Amino acid sequence: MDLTITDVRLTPILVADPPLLNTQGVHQPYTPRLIVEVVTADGITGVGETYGDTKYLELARPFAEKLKGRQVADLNGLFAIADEVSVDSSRVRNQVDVGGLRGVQTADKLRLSVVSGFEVACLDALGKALGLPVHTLLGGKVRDAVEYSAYLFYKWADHPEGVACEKDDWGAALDPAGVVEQARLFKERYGFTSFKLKGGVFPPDEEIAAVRALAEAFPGHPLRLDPNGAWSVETSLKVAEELGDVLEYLEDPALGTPAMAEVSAATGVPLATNMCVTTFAEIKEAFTRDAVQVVLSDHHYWGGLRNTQQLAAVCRTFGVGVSMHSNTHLGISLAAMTHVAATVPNLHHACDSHYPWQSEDVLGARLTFEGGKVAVSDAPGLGVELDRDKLRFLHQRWLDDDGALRERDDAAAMRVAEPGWVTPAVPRW
Ligand SMILES: O=C([O-])C(=O)C[C@H](O)[C@@H](O)C(=O)[O-]
Ligand SMILES: [Mg+2]
Repeated sequence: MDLTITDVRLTPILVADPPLLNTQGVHQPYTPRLIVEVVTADGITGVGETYGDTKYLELARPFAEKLKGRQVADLNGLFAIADEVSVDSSRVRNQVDVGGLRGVQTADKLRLSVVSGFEVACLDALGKALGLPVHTLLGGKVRDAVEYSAYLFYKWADHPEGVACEKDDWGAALDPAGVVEQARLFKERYGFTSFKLKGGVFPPDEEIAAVRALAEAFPGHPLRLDPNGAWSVETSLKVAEELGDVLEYLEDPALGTPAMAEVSAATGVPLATNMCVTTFAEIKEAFTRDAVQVVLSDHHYWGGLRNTQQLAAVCRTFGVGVSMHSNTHLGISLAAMTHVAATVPNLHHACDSHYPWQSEDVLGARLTFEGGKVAVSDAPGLGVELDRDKLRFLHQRWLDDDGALRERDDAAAMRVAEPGWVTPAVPRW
């Protein structure tokens, strides 16, 4: 068996995304992703997926060159290669990731976001070569299915008029009744039993009313609200007080570890984050100040599946919960998330996934949710098949784009509907 990497293919794509609202603005009609393929001397291809904005592509290209001739099993070597790729200082000067939705932007985090796509592709190829599923390569599954939560968003029925887009059949959700209706559809279509509402869009009282409506419609089901740091400490505490009896956790109510620590000290409602702890360097302060009770990992920017396991181990050590964050992603990433989640013993909260919002994919057969869960595949590698026609189609869309959609920018997408829109100052409420 020759596990030497002889070829690496990088395919940037644009995938359809519905008009989902968040505190920064609205999702673009198409969003960038990067599909990674590594090919071994024996002709085995492994696939991976990660963020696809230019700042990632410009690191992925030199990284891919350095990979050729190396062994697909040399996963630790990926981090050493990443350190050799230089990051333009303009990418990280006073920068936050996606306006802060994904926390800080550091050179290391950018590199890790690229490493993760390659790590998953290498694990897929290695698994296929050895006839073993990725979860076995990660030490073995401790569960046969991974639970996900319904990721509810306030949304418009359509993207603004005149904007090229794909239609979706979810309808609008702009008030409590709309949110409950969307939750019903999620339950009906996928069987989800826990619900997360993306908040920070409307004044807190409206979002409190929406969560109350969810609690009435789905009594006893775990609920979460995530305003992406849009609230002051005072507002966060008011929401915690009003929704404490129905929330599983409150996600990033206020921005930054000091504010989260203040909220945490004054409420019994657990706080989760994918904003103030998104790198290993941020763990010490947040954990010693008891600022968060649940860390939402994202294997893309934490540096892959094995780093996610390491994060889970650190969380376990400190008695902090762990679960998974999600951005717009396709089936390769859902498969990767499912494999690693299957190996984490201390995963006690349903993971987030945007996948139901993605009508397009690069896989031949989409992954499915049964009763809100994705079955853990025992097929070699990730257990997914790339569909080259679909990949070509989505890549062509990326090629045809004039560059406007190649960077995720929710505020710019909002300006199409509201020309004066600027990202609101924080705290917004
Ligand atoms: O849990 C989160 O904060 C996210 O998933 C961040 C995302 O960027 C979300 O806000 C979105 O897609 O609008
Ligand atoms: Mg969040």
